[in-house]
Amino acid sequence: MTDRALRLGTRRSKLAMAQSGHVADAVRRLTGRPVELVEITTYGDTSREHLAQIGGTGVFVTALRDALLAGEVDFAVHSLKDLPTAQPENLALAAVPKREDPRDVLVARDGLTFDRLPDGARVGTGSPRRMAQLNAYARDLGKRVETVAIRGNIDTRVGYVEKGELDAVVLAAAGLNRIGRISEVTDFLAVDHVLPAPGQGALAVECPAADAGLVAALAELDDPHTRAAVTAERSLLAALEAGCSAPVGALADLLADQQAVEMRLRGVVGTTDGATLVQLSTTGPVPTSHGDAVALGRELASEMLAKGAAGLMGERAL
Ligand SMILES: NCc1[nH]cc(CCC(=O)O)c1CC(=O)O
Repeated sequence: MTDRALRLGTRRSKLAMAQSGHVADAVRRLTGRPVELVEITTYGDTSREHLAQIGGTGVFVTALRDALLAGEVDFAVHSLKDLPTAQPENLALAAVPKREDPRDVLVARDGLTFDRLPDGARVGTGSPRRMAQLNAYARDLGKRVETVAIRGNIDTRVGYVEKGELDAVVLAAAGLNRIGRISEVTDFLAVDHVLPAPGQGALAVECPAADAGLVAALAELDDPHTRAAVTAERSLLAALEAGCSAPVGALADLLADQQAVEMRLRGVVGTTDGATLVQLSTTGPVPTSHGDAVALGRELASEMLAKGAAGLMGERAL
């Protein structure tokens, strides 16, 4: 490696810039090399269509990957939950830094929590996973909410509540935190009620697989526990043959008792109306290899498929 600045390709959104800036600082610190941000526009940033209608997984990711493969930038940072589950062979997932809060949160008018939302409240989200679980959660509380399909960046989505067009919106805690708006959260949704998207709250640092020196340097940012957890979550998603717009939630975490530390993987799939959910968990030794983490996800997927999960995933959003 030379000492020229490393070029970090990034989307222009506030969230992407915050995430890239954070990783750029860490890379400067760990490698002592200068890092410059190179802005790249992606189709997902310019399209006004609903994500689920664009249909493909990874609309935010493709342009960054094209720039990596064209040698226009040296590495890129993605929200891990936006990455398709299949990793291209010519690109290395060089680091998965320590994950922050994986939960979904509510930003509601008047400081309302989910259990205090009035019957029939209008709750904005473009995600079939969130719709399915919010509708089921409301039903458990003896009421209904009207889930309203919205999209746009975080500021746009919170704006629906600020302008009084919706009672609440649901977003990822991690995104709000990274753009400095976490104080506006009115309810952190317990993962017992709403499981996050596989990989939510984690970042993916990617570079060309052929650049072995850079792969090794970026690996300094890797957090092995986060990597094992998100690998298990994404393996579940892949084994359910679901795309990023499918109503699949998953979260792996560590469970400690007197005897040992184990990894628990929870998963959910459901119809967007929340009428039917398949929600299961499995627990096993903390994975010590990529293959072990993949196996944990596959094991839970086969249990969920045996309980009818496949029949719930034909739906395409909204
Ligand atoms: N779907 C868009 C997206 N991709 C990553 C995040 C937030 C950051 C993260 O989950 O890591 C968001 C916004 C949201 O879901 O509220």
